[in-house]
Amino acid sequence: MASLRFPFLFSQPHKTPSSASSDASTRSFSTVAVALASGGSSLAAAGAIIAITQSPKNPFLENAMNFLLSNFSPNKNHSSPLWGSVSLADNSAPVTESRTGMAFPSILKDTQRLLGIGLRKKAVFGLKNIDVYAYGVYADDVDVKKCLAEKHGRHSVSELQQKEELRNHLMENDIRMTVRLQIVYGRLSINSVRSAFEESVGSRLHKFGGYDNKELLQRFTSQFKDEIKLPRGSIIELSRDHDYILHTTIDGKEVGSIQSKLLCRSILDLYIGDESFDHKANEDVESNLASLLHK
Ligand SMILES: CCCCCCCCCCCC(=O)O
Repeated sequence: MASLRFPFLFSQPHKTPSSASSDASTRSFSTVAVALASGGSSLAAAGAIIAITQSPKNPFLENAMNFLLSNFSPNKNHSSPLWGSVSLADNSAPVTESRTGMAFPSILKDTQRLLGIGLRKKAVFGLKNIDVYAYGVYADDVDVKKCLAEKHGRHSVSELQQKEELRNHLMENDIRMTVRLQIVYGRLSINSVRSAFEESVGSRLHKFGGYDNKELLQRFTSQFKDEIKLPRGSIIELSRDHDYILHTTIDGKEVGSIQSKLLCRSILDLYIGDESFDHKANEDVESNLASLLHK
């Protein structure tokens, strides 16, 4: 059963809520508590839904909703949060990307911890924005502490949470990391993946390398061979190992590895750089890194 102690937080608001909104959430939560006390679990869940709809960004209510759904729903085997962007329930419960329903393990490769989740959207023919994939950003606990604690460890958690510098150091240093892409769009062709990477990684190679990196880009994109199929739910992992080796894995099978600090930096920039695909992932990573450094 999911615990209510949350060591990691996802997308908590930076500002302290005003007293008016705190009052509103206290009132809303009482609705849930009363319903629960009267023994009606579906009534409680309904109350929580109404309360959250009225204060959709309130993390307290989100946690309450997840608690109710995981403890009082007919299927008590839910292991992941079901509502909104919430914190990790404990060190092993998966975390769900709320807009797509994609669940991410909270630990990868035994030592890499989930720090943030984002969503990659893309406009098709300049019109409709489609959800292409959800992504999770992971970093190795020990490497993070070793590389970042000396410089940032003396700052308090609240000071650190404002620091985008922390995120930049994560990308720059020799810290093992993984970006896990979980495909949402069911009609993705490998051609479109190759050309999207050409465009997005190409622009970052240019930004950080400042010279023509066609050969490096070609080595990376050629890993995505024509015969690869990517139905909804497929998983692409881009993992930076020590000495800046980038391993690319599709559905658990390694399709190539390339040693390049520039390539690793460029890939990470897509997901947690200043102009990342989803700024929510940046915020998650900043606040969870800050907590990790103070554990
Ligand atoms: C019709 C949808 C086309 C979208 C293709 C994106 C495929 C994934 C590419 C990964 C790199 C990126 O997100 O830029």
